[in-house]
Amino acid sequence: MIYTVTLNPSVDYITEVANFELGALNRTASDSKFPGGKGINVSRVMKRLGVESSALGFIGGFTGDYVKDFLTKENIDTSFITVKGDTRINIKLKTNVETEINGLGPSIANSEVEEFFKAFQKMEQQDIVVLAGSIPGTLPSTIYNEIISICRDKEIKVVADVSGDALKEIISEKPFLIKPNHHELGELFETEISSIDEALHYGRQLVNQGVENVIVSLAEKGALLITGNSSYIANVPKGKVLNSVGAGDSVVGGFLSAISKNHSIEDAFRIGVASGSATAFSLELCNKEKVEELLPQIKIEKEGEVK
Ligand SMILES: Nc1ncnc2c1ncn2[C@@H]1O[C@H](COP(=O)(O)OP(=O)(O)O)[C@@H](O)[C@H]1O
Ligand SMILES: O=P(O)(O)OC[C@H]1O[C@](O)(COP(=O)(O)O)[C@@H](O)[C@@H]1O
Repeated sequence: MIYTVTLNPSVDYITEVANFELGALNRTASDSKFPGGKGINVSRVMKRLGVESSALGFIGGFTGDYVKDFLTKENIDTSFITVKGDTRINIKLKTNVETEINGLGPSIANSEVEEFFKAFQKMEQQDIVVLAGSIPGTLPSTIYNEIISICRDKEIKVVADVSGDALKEIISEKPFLIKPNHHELGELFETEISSIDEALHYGRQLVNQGVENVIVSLAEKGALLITGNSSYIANVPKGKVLNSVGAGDSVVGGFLSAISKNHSIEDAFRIGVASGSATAFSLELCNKEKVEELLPQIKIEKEGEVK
C-alpha cells in the first residue's frame, strides 16, 4: 500500500480576478475549491491512474469535513486524525501575476500526534510512504525525521515532496525519492537555479549525499531524473496552462502510480512528467485520458541519447 502523509491539508480556493488592485474591492471572474495539500493531491492523482493509496494526516472543522467527504466520494481511503481547529484555506489568486496565500493550519495536540503515529505500526516492507507538504507550526520540525526513522526500521521506501527546512532535514535520511522544483532546489543550496544544467549539477550533489533518486521539475522548461548511475532529461509538452496548482504533486502521483505497476524508472518519470503537464493544462488535477494524450509528446534524453 502507498500511504500519503499530509500533515497540513487544505481547502484550495482558486480565484480569478482580472486586474487585482491592492486596497480596492476586487470581484472574482470565476472561482472554485478543491481539497488540497500535497499528499492528498498525490492520492487523488494515483486514484485517477488506477492505483490505491491511503491518505494520512490531520484534519479538523468544517473545512476538514469537506476534504474528507470529497476524498470519500472519490473512493480514496483515509485515516485522518481529527483535530479541534479548522483545516486551513489556501488562496490561489489567478491574476496578472499568480499569487498564493497558504494558511498556517490548526494546532495539533501531543495526544493527536501519538494517535497519528499508530498508523505506522501496521505498515510493512513493501509499503511506500509519501511525505508531502509543510509541517504545521505546532508540530516539531523533526516530525518527518521521526517518521523516516520508523520507515527505515521497517525497510519502507520514503518519498518526500517538501521544501525549506523540512527538505534540508530530510536529505541526510537518504529517502528513495525527492521532488523539489528548481526554486526549492536553489533554496537548499542558497543559489538561484534557472537552467536544466544547473539543476543537474545541484541535483547530482543530492544523489551523491545518499538520496536514491531526485526529480527536479522546472515548470515549462522540463524536468530531470537523477539516479545513482544515470540522468534523464524530459521536455514538457506545449499547451495552455489553466491551473498549475498541484502540478508538482501530479508528477509524484504519476511517477508512483507507474512504479507500483512495475514500470521502469524511466517510464515512471515520463508518466510523472505527463501527469504534471496534464494537471497544468486542466482546471483541476489531471485525468488518465489527458495523461495518455500527452505521453507521446514527452521525449527523454539519457546521457546524450534521445529516446
Ligand atoms: N507551463 C507549463 N507547461 C507544461 N507543463 C508544465 C508547465 N508548468 C508546469 N508543468 C508541469 O508540471 C510539473 C511540475 O511543475 P513545477 O512548476 O515545476 O512544480 P511545482 O508545482 O512543484 O512548483 C512540470 O514538471 C511539468 O510537467
Ligand atoms: O503544505 P504547503 O507547502 O503549504 O503546500 C500546500 C499547497 O500545495 C498544493 O498541494 C499544491 O502543490 P504543488 O502546486 O506544488 O503541486 C496545494 O494543494 C496546497 O494548497
